[in-house]
Amino acid sequence: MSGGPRGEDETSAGARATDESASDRATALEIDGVTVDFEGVRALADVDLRVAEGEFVTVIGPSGCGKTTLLRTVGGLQDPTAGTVRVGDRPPERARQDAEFGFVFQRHALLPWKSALDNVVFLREMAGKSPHREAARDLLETVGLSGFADTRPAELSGGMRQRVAIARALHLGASVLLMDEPFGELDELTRERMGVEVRRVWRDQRKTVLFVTHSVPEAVFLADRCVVMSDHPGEIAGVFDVDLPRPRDESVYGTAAFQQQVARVRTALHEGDDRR
Ligand SMILES: Nc1ncnc2c1ncn2[C@@H]1O[C@H](COP(=O)(O)OP(=O)(O)OP(=O)(O)O)[C@@H](O)[C@H]1O
Repeated sequence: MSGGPRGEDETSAGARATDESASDRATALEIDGVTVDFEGVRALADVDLRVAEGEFVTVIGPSGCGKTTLLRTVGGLQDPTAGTVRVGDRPPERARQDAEFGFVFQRHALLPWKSALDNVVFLREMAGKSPHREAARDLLETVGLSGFADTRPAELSGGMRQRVAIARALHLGASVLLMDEPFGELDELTRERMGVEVRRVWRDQRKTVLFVTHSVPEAVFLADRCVVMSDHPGEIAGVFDVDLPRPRDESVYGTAAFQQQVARVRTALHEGDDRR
């Protein structure tokens, strides 16, 4: 990552976020009694969650507990069987049409015939926005790919392709980022650096983020709040405020406060597991 990892900007959005608690802010996402059934499988059962504007919420839970289904339902890609989702004052399908969402899924869907840079600007062009190619180049640098703007996806590693997908979602300028294990293919060091970068961009751009991960340390490091889910059916087992210093950089991983928060979330995950 060129220039090395940077922490969040303490002077601007960082200071605002510490002054203003999430409960004072407008609601960005309202998930109310959402149940999703697939043939014979209840993927989500009566899920309630409110996410404030500019809040970073992580979601963790065992495989198959409905995390992806939750993200898809919020993003208007899956209809709930019961309950409602509101994105600000709109239903999710409408918010999706208005390009309010930046999606980063486990499998990036890059266009193989386009360069990394052209992939980053593509969604903006599709949404009828100006491409802002220089800003796209800056984002490629942010995700550690400054020398790869003209490279096609086939010549990039899986982790590098995923970083292009992250830059593309950030570049769209959407107000809500829905991220489904976006760092899953990255090595641990890159993962931690990307976590710092995503938090920095989030603070600069005041995004609302719903971020699914399998990694407890990642769920804690990134979050304002961490949602722990249990499975069969997928339910919210607990929601934890993450009380860690802001700005947050890699040094947080070594602190006792961080280890305590990780232990709390891990315990909640195991309690959910024991109920099975
Ligand atoms: N399109 C579908 N048709 C039928 N069943 C589905 C469909 N999508 C998901 N499911 C089922 O719903 C449940 C929740 O799946 P989901 O992918 O949301 O879980 P997850 O927590 O994201 O899993 P993982 O961590 O492994 O990615 C699972 O039992 C899954 O098999």
